[in-house]
Amino acid sequence: MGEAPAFYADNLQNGFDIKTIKACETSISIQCKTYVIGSSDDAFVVRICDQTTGNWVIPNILGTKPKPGKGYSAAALNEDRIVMIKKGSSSDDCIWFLEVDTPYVKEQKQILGAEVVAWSKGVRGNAEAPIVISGPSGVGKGTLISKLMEEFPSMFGFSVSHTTRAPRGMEQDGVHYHFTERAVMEKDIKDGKFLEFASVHGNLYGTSIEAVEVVSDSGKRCILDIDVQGARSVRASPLDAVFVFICPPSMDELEHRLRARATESEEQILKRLRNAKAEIEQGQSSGIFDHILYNDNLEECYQSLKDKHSLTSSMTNTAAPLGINLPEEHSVSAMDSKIIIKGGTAELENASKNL
Ligand SMILES: Nc1nc2c(ncn2[C@@H]2O[C@H](COP(=O)(O)OP(=O)(O)O)[C@@H](O)[C@H]2O)c(=O)[nH]1
Ligand SMILES: Nc1ncnc2c1ncn2[C@@H]1O[C@H](COP(=O)(O)OP(=O)(O)O)[C@@H](O)[C@H]1O
Repeated sequence: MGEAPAFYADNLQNGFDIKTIKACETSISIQCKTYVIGSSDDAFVVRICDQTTGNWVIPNILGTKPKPGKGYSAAALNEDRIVMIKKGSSSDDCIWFLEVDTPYVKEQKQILGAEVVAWSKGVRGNAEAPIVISGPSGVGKGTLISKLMEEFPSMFGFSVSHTTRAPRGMEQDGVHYHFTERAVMEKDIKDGKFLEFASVHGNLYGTSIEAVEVVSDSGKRCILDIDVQGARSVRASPLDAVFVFICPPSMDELEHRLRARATESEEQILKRLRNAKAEIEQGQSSGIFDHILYNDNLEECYQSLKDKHSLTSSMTNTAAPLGINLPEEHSVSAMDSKIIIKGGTAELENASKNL
């Protein structure tokens, strides 16, 4: 259980020099490690004490960090993460998780050969539903997905599709696509291994059931980059997903992006542009998509994808409270899968009920 304010850095034992941190800190023990989370002027800092050796480590911190603040409480959840609740913050900034031993963090520890923790932002509502992203070739789907995965590495995982098209220069088998022979893919489709498949721009593309399972088994939210036909199939399947269609600001701009990307032959570019018109029409009028975004300015579209029109709003219960105004005197604890905030004010009781 963590209390806010907890204790000051100067109170820490074990000879670890963290006196430079001015603001208060809170500490949480999970298994044989104590995680000390402190807020300096410009960031949250994390230190780990191994209780068996008494050694302190500064971990690699992945994910987007919460903005620093002084009022916050923390509690251990499921032995693999710490939930942190920030005082007086907006609803999309009040709950954060510091993952300390989740499958993602374990994997990163192995890759980096070092201690790792990862921040992820808490969301309320349907945070598990996969996200289907569709749009014409060159509109920026891949760019937006990369940004999302970069900012929230522990939250989102990409469903790696199969395709019969040839790899582009930088594309890696098993990372961007599973590049495969048509005969093999056709057999696997017959054998029921695919959730959906479609013929797009003259090649076969499909999402295997395994591709989606790999992501959900890792505890992440699955992102699918698939065409409109594929989106229609997923819509008709039992998979509950959020559907986002990305439109270009104009056909001229789409052509410009496709040519500037310089990954396709002239013949392929013309084919993709021809197909784009029908895709945009279907994307806008088929009723398949929950959200239609225009990718004119990349940053604005990315922001919309995250916040306003699609991901967070579809994940957020609109009846949820606007932030949680935690007073200085309160405590947070976790029991089963409930987070309990104790404080005493009516406002706090309401906030706690809504959590
Ligand atoms: N139905 C379906 N479409 C896919 C799948 N993977 C990719 N696509 C779509 O296939 C189209 C072509 O993809 P790609 O060759 O990578 O070119 P890009 O659109 O220019 O990035 C895009 O519309 C993708 O969304 C899949 O697994 N299933
Ligand atoms: N908003 C934007 N403004 C300008 N260029 C963009 C924008 N979004 C993406 N791009 C560029 O357009 C090209 C196509 O984007 P990409 O993500 O590959 O599209 P898709 O995956 O939909 O085929 C890339 O070179 C990318 O850098």
